[in-house]
Amino acid sequence: MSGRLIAIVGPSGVGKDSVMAGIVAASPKVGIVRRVITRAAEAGGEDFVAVTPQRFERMRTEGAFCLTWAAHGLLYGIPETARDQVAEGATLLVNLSRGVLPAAQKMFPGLLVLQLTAAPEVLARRLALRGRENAEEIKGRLARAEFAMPEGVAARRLHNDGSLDETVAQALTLIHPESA
Ligand SMILES: Nc1ncnc2c1ncn2[C@@H]1O[C@H](COP(=O)(O)OP(=O)(O)O)[C@@H](O)[C@H]1O
Ligand SMILES: O=P(O)(O)OC[C@H]1O[C@H](OP(=O)(O)OP(=O)(O)O)[C@H](O)[C@@H]1O
Repeated sequence: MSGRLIAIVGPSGVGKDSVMAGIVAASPKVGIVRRVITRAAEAGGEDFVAVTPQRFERMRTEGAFCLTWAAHGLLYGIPETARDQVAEGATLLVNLSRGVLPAAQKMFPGLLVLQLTAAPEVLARRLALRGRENAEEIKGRLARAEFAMPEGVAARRLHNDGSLDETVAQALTLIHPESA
């Protein structure tokens, strides 16, 4: 039985990692794809595999990734094993760049895209509170917030300006329509 990949997308600080954690807390059978990132291991936040740019390129050459992209001065890779897990029936959440959605749609038939949105001032406040990036990095992330969704991607929009619990509840309804 084939499973499903659920992509969570949206600007930095909108709440992607928080919403994914909320979904998994309510639906323990749903997993989260652990991304490979050229970010310092001690950066905190999401659970990810920290690699050097050299290691990343070697992994890419060896075919370790099914999707890769560059953003915020970092390289990101989705392990090829995610494809195997979905093919074997797993339901997985993944934090993706909006830019790779067309490729992801081709690679993962039945991909569900949840697009989180929030007002710019809310993003700025949350990034400052999160404290993972410095002021310069936050400026760069906010400048990328309006990145357009690629043509031909059908996404379900969820506003995460209000309570996180409310957004997670809406996401669960979209993921499990039968239990709504
Ligand atoms: N609905 C919400 N209300 C208040 N704070 C939130 C909400 N959603 C997320 N946050 C907070 O905003 C910050 C950014 O959230 P995060 O999940 O890291 O976003 P992203 O992964 O999209 O960058 C975190 O400190 C998180 O706790
Ligand atoms: O192409 P975009 O849709 O603008 O996305 C660019 C990158 O921004 C996010 O990064 P990351 O999760 O590292 O940062 P965040 O937690 O601050 O969103 C997202 O996961 C992508 O990797």
